[in-house]
Amino acid sequence: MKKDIYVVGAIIVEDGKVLCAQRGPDKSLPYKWEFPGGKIEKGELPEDALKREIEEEMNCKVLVKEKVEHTVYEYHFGIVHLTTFICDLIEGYPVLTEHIAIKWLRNNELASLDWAPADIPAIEKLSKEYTF
Ligand SMILES: Nc1nc2c([nH]c(=O)n2[C@H]2C[C@H](O)[C@@H](COP(=O)(O)OP(=O)(O)OP(=O)(O)O)O2)c(=O)[nH]1
Repeated sequence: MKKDIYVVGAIIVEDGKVLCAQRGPDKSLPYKWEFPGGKIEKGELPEDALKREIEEEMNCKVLVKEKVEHTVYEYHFGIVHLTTFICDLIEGYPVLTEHIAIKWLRNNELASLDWAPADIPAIEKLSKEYTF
């Protein structure tokens, strides 16, 4: 049985652009693009996990707003249950710590990156249904 991994991702929108982050070479899914975030801890609400992860990883604070997409994707290392939320920056500005690159893209540019497979449904939804 593969392990279930519950993950939250932040779609941080600022000035009509979305923050995209690139995973490093030594991680699972090397060099793939993702939304900053991480694993939900036991007993934690998804929104609280997301605020915590963004503070740890990007050194800034976000307001978690509406849910965009929930995807279940089976990787070789486990089954990722990814939930993404629109977020506003409320304190500080995202900085590179764990990722090797970040980009701010308009939603019609998002599909140009090589995203982690679990993120594709969210990317499609953002491109089709959202205007920032
Ligand atoms: N943070 C984040 N993780 C994602 C996204 N899409 C996606 O498939 N994932 C996967 C990558 C990881 O396997 C898992 C998130 O765990 P994590 O953020 O703690 O990743 P990590 O590399 O530090 O952990 P690990 O896999 O090395 O144990 O979910 C996404 O958009 N954001």
